[in-house]
Amino acid sequence: MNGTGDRNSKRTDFLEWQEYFMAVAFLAAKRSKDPCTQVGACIVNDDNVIVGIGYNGMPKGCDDDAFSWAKKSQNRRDNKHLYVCHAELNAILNKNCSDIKGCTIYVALFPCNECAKVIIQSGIKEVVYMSDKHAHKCNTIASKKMLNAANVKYR
Ligand SMILES: O=c1ccn([C@H]2C[C@H](O)[C@@H](COP(=O)(O)O)O2)c(=O)[nH]1
Ligand SMILES: [Zn+2]
Repeated sequence: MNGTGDRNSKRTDFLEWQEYFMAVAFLAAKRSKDPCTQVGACIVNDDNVIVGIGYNGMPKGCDDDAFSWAKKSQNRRDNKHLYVCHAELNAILNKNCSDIKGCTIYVALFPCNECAKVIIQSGIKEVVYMSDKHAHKCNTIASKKMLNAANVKYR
């Protein structure tokens, strides 16, 4: 609706682009099987076209019923962090165009250092994030150090 009930004029309560892309990232996160942290990512080009979507999950062929989702298992080889592909990596690998240089990535959670490397190498120029709850951790500090050096903006 347009907020006034007037059906002859444009709706005014539509989603703005940024809200829309972040909502797509959050929708993608709902596909994640991770019991603790679900992350989604949405890559957008200069024409406001979505060119890649991803969420955190086990690599292809790695049965997500067979691989452990534990964070602190007795057996350290069962730690999910050894196996899970991060949302940003999947979104970049899932791109539906040849080149994502200059694109923006919308993410639910500030990208870790490993994702920052892939973001930088892919040519993405901006990161829009919702949560920075791990800001104090070394991997987030390293991530920001690399993004700053590579002139990738984040907000
Ligand atoms: O940049 C990131 C960082 C983390 N993830 C994923 C990887 C894991 O599935 C979870 C983190 O698990 P915790 O239970 O919070 O340790 O989030 C990601 O996709 N992108
Ligand atoms: Zn990551």
